[in-house]
Amino acid sequence: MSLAISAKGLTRCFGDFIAVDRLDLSIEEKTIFGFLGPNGSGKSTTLRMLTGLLTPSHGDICVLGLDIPKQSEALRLRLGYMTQKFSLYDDLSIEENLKFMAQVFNLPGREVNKRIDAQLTVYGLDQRRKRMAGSLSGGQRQRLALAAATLHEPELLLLDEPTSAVDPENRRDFWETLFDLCDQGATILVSTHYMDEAERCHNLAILEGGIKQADGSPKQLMADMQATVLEVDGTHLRQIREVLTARPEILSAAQQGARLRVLVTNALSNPEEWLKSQWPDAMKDRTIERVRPSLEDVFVHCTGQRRQ
Ligand SMILES: Nc1ncnc2c1ncn2[C@@H]1O[C@H](COP(=O)(O)OP(=O)(O)OP(=O)(O)O)[C@@H](O)[C@H]1O
Repeated sequence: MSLAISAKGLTRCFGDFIAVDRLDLSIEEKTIFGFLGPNGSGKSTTLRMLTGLLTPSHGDICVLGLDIPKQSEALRLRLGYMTQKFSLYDDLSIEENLKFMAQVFNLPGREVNKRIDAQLTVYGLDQRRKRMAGSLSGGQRQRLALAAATLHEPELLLLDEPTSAVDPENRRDFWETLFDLCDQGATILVSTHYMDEAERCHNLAILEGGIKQADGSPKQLMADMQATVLEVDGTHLRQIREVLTARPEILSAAQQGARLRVLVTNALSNPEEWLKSQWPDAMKDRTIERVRPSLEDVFVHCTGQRRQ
């Protein structure tokens, strides 16, 4: 196993506030690794430290064999970075934006047009090459941003919540492109707060309050969850939820259509019977079924969020 990124004890403080707290990371090359976490959990701050743009308060970072931030200049041309904000020029056309990026990445003159044409085709922008970037839809802007970030064929792509402004169809297409890039040999690190996106990653880390709460493959995280998931059917589920969540043994309860999804601590050996014995009237005539955990259950469990 070769690592594209490894970090040890990575920490970043802003004054007294610890935005990222002693984070260890091992990211295998040619895989898609996800950072899953709520707003403010430290995802962007971590990505910025890995690019070398932000200096850590403590810790060691090695990216593509380089010591970061010391060797960030050598990393710059091997890295593609897409930030949350659209970082291209609204008053330049699609083609002009890519030409500008070609200069930033020092692409040799004879290759520039060929490379831009190839990107315009891959990202479905060739018919619109003269359009101003400022007039593009959310999906088109995002495709242009990815075309720009990959123009120089980087070995590593860091994507900070790249799909927050696009519709589900464009998100799906975007992920297909990420898998193509990964198949071609790129390592991709992507931050998201969408569960379905996190589930597509080979491995992921769940962050909250700047601390890594868990990491592993989605499958492994679901298998390792230290809680049982039950589904309870019937009526008046909102009232039942209120009663259940008052007890510490119930980690969370969330209504999903005609069912209540309940996370119960693993400390109980027979949680179905326990529910029936604690609330004999409320549980009468209801089906209580044990189901497989989802990544959302893992997330709720790890981050201690009581989802409603
Ligand atoms: N330059 C800064 N000065 C002070 N605090 C900062 C700075 N940058 C980030 N923070 C704080 O650090 C915490 C983590 O922010 P960060 O942007 O890394 O989170 P995030 O997980 O990427 O969230 P989001 O999805 O909202 O971008 C937040 O509380 C944020 O306010």
